[in-house]
Amino acid sequence: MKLGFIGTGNMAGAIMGGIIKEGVFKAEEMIGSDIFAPGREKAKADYGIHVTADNREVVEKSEIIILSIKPQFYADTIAGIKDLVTDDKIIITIAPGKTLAWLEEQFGKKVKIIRTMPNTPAMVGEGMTAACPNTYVTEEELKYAVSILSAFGQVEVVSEKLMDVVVSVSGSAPAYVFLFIEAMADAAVADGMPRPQAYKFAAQTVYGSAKMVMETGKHPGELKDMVCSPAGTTIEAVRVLERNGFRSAVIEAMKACTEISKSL
Ligand SMILES: NC(=O)C1=CN([C@@H]2O[C@H](COP(=O)(O)OP(=O)(O)OC[C@H]3O[C@@H](n4cnc5c(N)ncnc54)[C@H](O)[C@@H]3O)[C@@H](O)[C@H]2O)C=CC1
Ligand SMILES: O=C(O)[C@@H]1CCC=N1
Repeated sequence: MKLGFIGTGNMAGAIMGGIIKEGVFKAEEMIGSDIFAPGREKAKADYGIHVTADNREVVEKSEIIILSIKPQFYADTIAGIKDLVTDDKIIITIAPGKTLAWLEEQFGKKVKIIRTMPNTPAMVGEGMTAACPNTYVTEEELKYAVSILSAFGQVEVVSEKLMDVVVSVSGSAPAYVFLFIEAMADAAVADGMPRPQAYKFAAQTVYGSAKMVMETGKHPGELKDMVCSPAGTTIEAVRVLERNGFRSAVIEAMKACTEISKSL
């Protein structure tokens, strides 16, 4: 197997979906284990990968193993597989807060580890992933891993000290964007638009605005100013958002997110 997953929940599913959609690996080249039978059966039904209840089987059979379980289960799970992790395998972690130093200590031997933080837009090939290798990973191996991660979105290799910030600015961030889209749609519904149409208008607007930031290279403030006609509708909306502490709410929420990541 090329790729193994320990834990076949939401994030693993998003990665499997992106990898299959982009044709990086075939479903037959992937295997996943999950202690929860309906969880692994869902992965099999949705993506057609091999599944097992045995984490050790995944490690034995895979070149690269993604630890896609909650951070709280990392220590016990690593203890249960570490004797099978030989130095030709690469471990990819996706848990917030679990540092390379901590991970190396859990394995207690020379193991190639790439600490990453992906996000669920991976499912549609638009993920944002940060990656940070330990010293045992060669340049070539990092390139290979990045090429796999790139299949489902953008990847940046970052210094480990930025990994907690990455959690708040991309790992967890789809949740706040979805809240924003939902709130925009609720307002449109309140003003008479049918709900499915409201989601389309709100989501396409967020998508298009993000694309403008990415493609024009202009400062977001300048792009905002381009929408605000003098004495117009938009500046009124901006005034009310600012009065309600919109920016501050986002900043405070993200700082809280970063702190939790550090504490894990
Ligand atoms: N959901 C997201 O948007 C993102 C999640 N992550 C990280 O991905 C990891 C997984 O998160 P989710 O997919 O959201 O959680 P999840 O709860 O959807 O999936 C975790 C899966 O692991 C299984 N599991 C638990 N203990 C196990 C064990 N000992 N052996 C095998 N399987 C076991 C569970 O049954 C479950 O299916 C976490 O570390 C999370 O922080 C990272 C970035 C984004
Ligand atoms: O909520 C969480 O803890 C995970 C990490 C990033 C996104 N979801």
